[in-house]
Amino acid sequence: MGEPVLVARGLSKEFRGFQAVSGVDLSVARGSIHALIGPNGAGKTTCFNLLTKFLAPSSGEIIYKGRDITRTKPADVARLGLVRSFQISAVFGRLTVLENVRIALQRRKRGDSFDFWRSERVLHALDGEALALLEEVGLAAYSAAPALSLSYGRKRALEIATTLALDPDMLLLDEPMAGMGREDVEQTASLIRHVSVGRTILMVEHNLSVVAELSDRITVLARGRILAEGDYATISKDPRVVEAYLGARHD
Ligand SMILES: Nc1ncnc2c1ncn2[C@@H]1O[C@H](COP(=O)(O)OP(=O)(O)OP(=O)(O)O)[C@@H](O)[C@H]1O
Repeated sequence: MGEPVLVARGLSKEFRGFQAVSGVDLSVARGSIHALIGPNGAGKTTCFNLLTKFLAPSSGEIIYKGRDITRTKPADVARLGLVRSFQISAVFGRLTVLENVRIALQRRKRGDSFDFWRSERVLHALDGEALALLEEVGLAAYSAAPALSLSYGRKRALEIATTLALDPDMLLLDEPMAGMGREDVEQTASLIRHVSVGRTILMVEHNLSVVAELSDRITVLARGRILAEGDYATISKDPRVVEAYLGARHD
C-alpha cells in the first residue's frame, strides 16, 4: 500500500459541550479503499464532514498530500483532488444523464459558479468527455435518458460520474449503499472497486459485507473515538468491536 495521502491528527469536534469526535488519528494510504464504520452515533458522519471540510474541527489538523488543509474551504480542497461524492439529491432529475455530467464538468472548468447560459456550442464540446465518464460507470447506454428515470443503483452511478468529472485523486463516499436493494448493492460495490483503480477511497458505510469485500483497511469508531483499526479479519475478531456493535443494539 502507498504512503499516507490523507492524515488526521487529534481531530475533535464538540457540539455545545458534547464531544462527537475525540482525538481521532487517521491515516489513509494512497491507492487504498479505507472504510470508517461504527455503531449509530459513533461519530462517523461528523468525522466525514470534518474530513470533507463541511464542518470545522474544534481541534486537530488535517493534512492532504502533505499540505495542511485544516482551514481550507471545501471548493479549494476539491481543486486539490479531494472530492466528496455528491448526493443523489444533487442530480438534476429532468435533465438527461449526459447533461448532468456535462454540468459537473463545467463546474470543474469554471469553478463553483457554474452558469447555465453558456452557448450550446461550448456545452456540446464537453459531450465527448461526459460520455467517456458515463462509459466508465457503465451508463453510456442511458446518456439520453432523464436522470429521474434511472433505477436507484444507476442514480448512484451517475452521482459517481459527476464526482469523477471533478478529476479526483481521492473520493470520499458517504454511505454509498444507503437505501439499496441487494442487486444495486452488488452493482455499486463493483463500480466502487472499478473507480478505485488509481485513486484513493474513504467511505462511511453501514453494510458490513460490502465493507468486508471492498476495504483494505477499516477504522472502527465508537463514542467519537477510534476503537480499532485493521483489515476486516482483524477488526471483526476484536472483542471491543463486537461489544460496541452488540451494545449499541441495546441502547
Ligand atoms: N450538529 C450537531 N449538533 C449536536 N450534536 C450533534 C450534531 N451532529 C452530530 N451530533 C451528535 O454527535 C454524535 C455523533 O453523530 P454522528 O452523526 O457523527 O454519528 P454516526 O456515527 O454518523 O451515526 P449514524 O450511524 O447513526 O449516522 C451523535 O450523538 C449526534 O447526536
